[in-house]
Amino acid sequence: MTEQNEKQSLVGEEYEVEIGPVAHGGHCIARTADGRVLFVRHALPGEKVVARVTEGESDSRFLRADAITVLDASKDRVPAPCPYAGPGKCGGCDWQHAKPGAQRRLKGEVVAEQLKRLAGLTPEEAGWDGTVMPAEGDKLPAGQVPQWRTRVQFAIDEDGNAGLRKHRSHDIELIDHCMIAAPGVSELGIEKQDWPQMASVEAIAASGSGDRQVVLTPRPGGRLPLVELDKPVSVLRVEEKDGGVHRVHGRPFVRERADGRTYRVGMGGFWQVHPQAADTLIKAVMQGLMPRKGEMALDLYCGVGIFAGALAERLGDTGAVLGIETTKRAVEDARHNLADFPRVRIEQGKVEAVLPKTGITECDLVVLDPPRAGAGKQTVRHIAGLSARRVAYVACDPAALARDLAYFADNGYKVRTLRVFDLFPMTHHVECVAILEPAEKGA
Ligand SMILES: C[S@@+](CC[C@H](N)C(=O)[O-])C[C@H]1O[C@@H](n2cnc3c(N)ncnc32)[C@H](O)[C@@H]1O
Repeated sequence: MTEQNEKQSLVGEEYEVEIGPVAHGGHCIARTADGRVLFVRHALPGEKVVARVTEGESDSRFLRADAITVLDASKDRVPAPCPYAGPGKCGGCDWQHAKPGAQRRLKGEVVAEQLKRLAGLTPEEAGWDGTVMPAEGDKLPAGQVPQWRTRVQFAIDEDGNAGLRKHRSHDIELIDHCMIAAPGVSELGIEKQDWPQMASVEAIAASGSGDRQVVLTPRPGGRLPLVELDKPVSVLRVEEKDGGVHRVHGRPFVRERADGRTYRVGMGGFWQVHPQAADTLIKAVMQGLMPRKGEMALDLYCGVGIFAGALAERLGDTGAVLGIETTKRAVEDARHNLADFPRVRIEQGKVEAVLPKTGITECDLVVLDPPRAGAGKQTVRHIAGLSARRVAYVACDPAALARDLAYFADNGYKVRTLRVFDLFPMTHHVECVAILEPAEKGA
């Protein structure tokens, strides 16, 4: 018998287990009687469930599983309001089965665990009271599902039907409505139409302006459909060869609002998905940095320029802001959006390559808002070398944040405050804003 034959798939095996703590990624940890670790979705800490294996082999110490039967339910459990949520169904929402308060508590536990394990920090040491706050002004009557997704990427099956991807799968859960989609997205009715020859259709409903956009990605060789939408909507197409985005009709951008300004976001550029996210984060960053007139600031990974704009507003005519962003289109948008600030400059390129070449050796304030991977050791070292009096780190991945906070500590910066926001209700995702300052003030 070959080694390969000895290894068997455990998919479909069932284990009765007690559910332990929540882990980074939205699943909970459980242990089987034979000493394996299960990462269980659709469960809550303290429950007893039957978990069915979804990934893993006979020689794996770690297996993925779904709770298919709840034997002893947590008091935090509710029936999932969405008919497409549950084992083997849509992969979009992890925690439809948890009360909103419990979702935030679980997110807080994950942040606390990552801080401890990767940065050696307790919540007190990070200046965090342990709470996870909803987005600014996000007040919902109990029992209602928040309709927060202003951008939804629908996957299209071979027959042209729209749905959402299943968890860790290319398979599609066909849907006729996404409960967490913003009203402007639902109004486009993407799920109700046929999309022959398309691979995916993204629907965007800008929250500040009412602009609507549909981004079509055809299958290889697929022709564009006639888009029949009874709303004024711009349509973009993603090029098969190079992933470039082209205008089909309407404006090649949507207009968003943040901190009282209008921002143009073109051709698939980054914008926070929750309608209150940009304002929530700007407020937390500005409260943490307390910019003063005449200061010099950096906005790293600046996208279309929201923090650069908010800083420029507060630093006045004698202040200056340098933004760095890798995506050419976002750089064009940032330059357009901030054209009324003569002392704002936006450089195009990767932060790790551009920042060392700027010749900047000192600045007063830094905002960094990197993608999920975080900034990394070299970039953190470079930022710490600029002797900023405060640094604001905006993070969508608490593990990457904690790793980078440890690098900041190695380079003489300590966390002064941490705030944690639930900008992605019903999912395990969470957003953090850490404010750092030199460990020895004046050093
Ligand atoms: C989380 S978004 C933040 C954008 C902006 N701060 C906002 O909130 O709208 C991260 C941005 O970093 C850009 N990016 C990713 N890797 C980068 C890198 N190595 N250097 C510079 N920008 C990068 C992405 O294109 C994206 O616009």
